[in-house]
Amino acid sequence: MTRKELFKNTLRKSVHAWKLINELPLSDDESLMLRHFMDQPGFLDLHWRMFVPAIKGQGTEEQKQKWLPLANKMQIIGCYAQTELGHGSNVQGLETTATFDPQTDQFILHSPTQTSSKWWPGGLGKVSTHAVIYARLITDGKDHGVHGFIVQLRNMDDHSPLPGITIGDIGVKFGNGAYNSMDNGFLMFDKFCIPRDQMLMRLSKVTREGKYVPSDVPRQLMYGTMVSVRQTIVSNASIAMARAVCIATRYSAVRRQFGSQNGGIETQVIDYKTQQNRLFPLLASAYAFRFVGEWLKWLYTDVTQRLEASDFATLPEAHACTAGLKSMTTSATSDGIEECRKLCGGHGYLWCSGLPELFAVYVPACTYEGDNVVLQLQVARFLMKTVSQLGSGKAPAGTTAYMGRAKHLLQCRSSIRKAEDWLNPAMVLETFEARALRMAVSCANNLSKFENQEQGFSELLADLVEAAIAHCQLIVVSKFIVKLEGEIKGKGVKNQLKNLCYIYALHLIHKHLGDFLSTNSITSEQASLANHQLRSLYTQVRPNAVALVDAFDYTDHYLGSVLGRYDGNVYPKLFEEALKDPLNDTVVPDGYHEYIRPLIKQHLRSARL
Ligand SMILES: CCCCCCCCCCCCCCCCCC(=O)SCCNC(=O)CCNC(=O)[C@H](O)C(C)(C)COP(=O)(O)OP(=O)(O)OC[C@H]1O[C@@H](n2cnc3c(N)ncnc32)[C@H](O)[C@@H]1OP(=O)(O)O
Ligand SMILES: Cc1cc2nc3c(=O)[nH]c(=O)nc-3n(C[C@H](O)[C@H](O)[C@H](O)COP(=O)(O)OP(=O)(O)OC[C@H]3O[C@@H](n4cnc5c(N)ncnc54)[C@H](O)[C@@H]3O)c2cc1C
Repeated sequence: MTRKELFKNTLRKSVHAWKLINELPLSDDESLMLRHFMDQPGFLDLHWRMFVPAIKGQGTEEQKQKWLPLANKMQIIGCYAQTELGHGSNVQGLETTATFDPQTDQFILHSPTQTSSKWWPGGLGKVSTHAVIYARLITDGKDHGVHGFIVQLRNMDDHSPLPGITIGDIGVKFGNGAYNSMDNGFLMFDKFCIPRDQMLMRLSKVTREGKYVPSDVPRQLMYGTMVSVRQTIVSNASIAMARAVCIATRYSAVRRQFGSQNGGIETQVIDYKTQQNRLFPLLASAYAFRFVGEWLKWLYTDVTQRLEASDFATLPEAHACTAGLKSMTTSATSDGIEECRKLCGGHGYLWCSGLPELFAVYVPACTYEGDNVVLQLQVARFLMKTVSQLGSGKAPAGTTAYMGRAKHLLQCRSSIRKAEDWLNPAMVLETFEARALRMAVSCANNLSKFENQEQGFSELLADLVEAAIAHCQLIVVSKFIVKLEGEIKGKGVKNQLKNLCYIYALHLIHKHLGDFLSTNSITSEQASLANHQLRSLYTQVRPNAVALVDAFDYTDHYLGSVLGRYDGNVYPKLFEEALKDPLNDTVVPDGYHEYIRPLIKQHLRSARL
């Protein structure tokens, strides 16, 4: 499809999905499922995941009563317009202004510079009638920082932009189809007025007289919509990783290369230890991200309930966990999808493998909802704060509770003696805790050598990110172990999940061996025992690998991959796909007479000379 056709077809699908949701009707969870099967980014994502939650989280009761019924029936379509051409990561650096005019009781929205143009919001370019806009609030000449506003963008009769608004699509993005179904847009305001009651005023307010009443709750609650979406992105990472792994595992069982004895059958590539060493940790990650996603959903629900009761104690941890896990799981999944493409050899590069499009549509997850490095630095700040409070009498809780055992974890030596010890959950956990804590404490020690803490933080950014990643990996490993301790139906299933859990943990040790050795969390002998155990786990997973991906229950239609077909009938279907290509409509291609023939003729002429 051309971009226009793709965009229009996504509109068709979205509206059809919305119709089904209402007619059947579907629950919230079922609607989410439908979104996965629709399998294309579109305006519904931003309307439901960001516009509606922003009003719910930041609007007053009156604002909710006015806007939510319209949004819930999709009589208005909204998007989330925060990022600008000049600033995305630095939300406090946004430039759009919302200046209160006491004469008219309105805010005047203005884009003072080119870099202040909104740039990127999905659904903004062509579809949305409304947006939650983030702009600097100015009253009486004073800048109160960034706040949210509900703004109508387009005429409800003919969809034209309202006077004072310039709006459009930002252009083609990475990949052929992929994210191009979405109208990520730009927007400029030229002194555009909105009534005062369209500032989202649950947190802070502007009175009729123009007095600014600051929030008596943490201002970061304004970032609540991002926290909520980051949480869902972790579960989505598992879905995308599982999809790529399903394709690569099934194909690795079909594909044979080398190893024929006396003219016999060749070796299935899944039997090569190198293939297993690349593939099985990704299979384990798909399961691990699913479990940590379930736990994160619980954490998010818990913090939401606490916030409703004005208990803000767990907000910093919820922010650190959603930011860090969003970052870690999306980076691992993007890399994992690309690895699966390579695991499928040359055929993985074909569009019909399903992997190129999956990669193209998935990879912006490393950037949207917070650049992954910027988010890990938020985790690092949280860790440095926690380390600095050790010994102050305030016991670390939740995911940093292990830091409360700092004295032990800083000096303990791993008691792994033989390869099987690596199947002991307590020993594995302690190894990850020791590594994470030692990396965090080392950063804190290095930071303390700087007179200026901010300067020290800038200097140590790379180390801080590594420490944050170590902490996030510990969370994933620990939640996998907790899952295994709970009820899992079927002994066989539990054993398989155990194998995957240890593969997940031991491959991280293998991958980040430098961290584990340099922090003395393990010795080089223990590292080689881990490798030995890993090889043995691969052997145990091998006979069940295909069943473990079948368990994701993805249909062939959803996978969209010739290589990942359930029936394994890959080669005939590759031919079928190839023959469908428009280039194969004719035997002699268009352009032959114009370019190829004259070239060949010229060659023949010079040969004759
Ligand atoms: C196979 C395919 C699968 C199909 C899947 C199908 C479904 C897919 C659906 C997906 C839908 C999603 C689509 C998403 C589209 C993208 C939307 C966007 O990008 S929208 C745009 C997204 N844009 C971004 O993400 C922008 C990223 N940037 C930011 O979030 C901020 O600028 C910042 C956090 C980096 C800094 O903020 P700043 O204000 O400078 O703050 P300071 O650093 O000075 O820290 C001060 C204090 O605040 C604290 N704190 C901070 N944040 C939070 C929080 N959230 N909460 C609580 N606390 C927080 C912090 O800890 C510190 O505490 P303390 O030390 O004082 O105790
Ligand atoms: C597909 C897609 C959809 C999007 N949808 C929306 C949407 O609906 N609404 C919306 O408002 N926005 C949206 N965005 C914008 C997105 O949220 C931002 O692009 C994202 O937050 C990153 O910000 P940035 O582009 O400013 O990156 P930058 O901050 O410019 O990042 C560039 C580089 O600088 C590095 N960097 C930046 N700051 C630091 C630092 N402090 N320390 C160390 N390194 C740093 C980053 O790691 C990165 O390598 C979307 C983006 C994409 C790609």
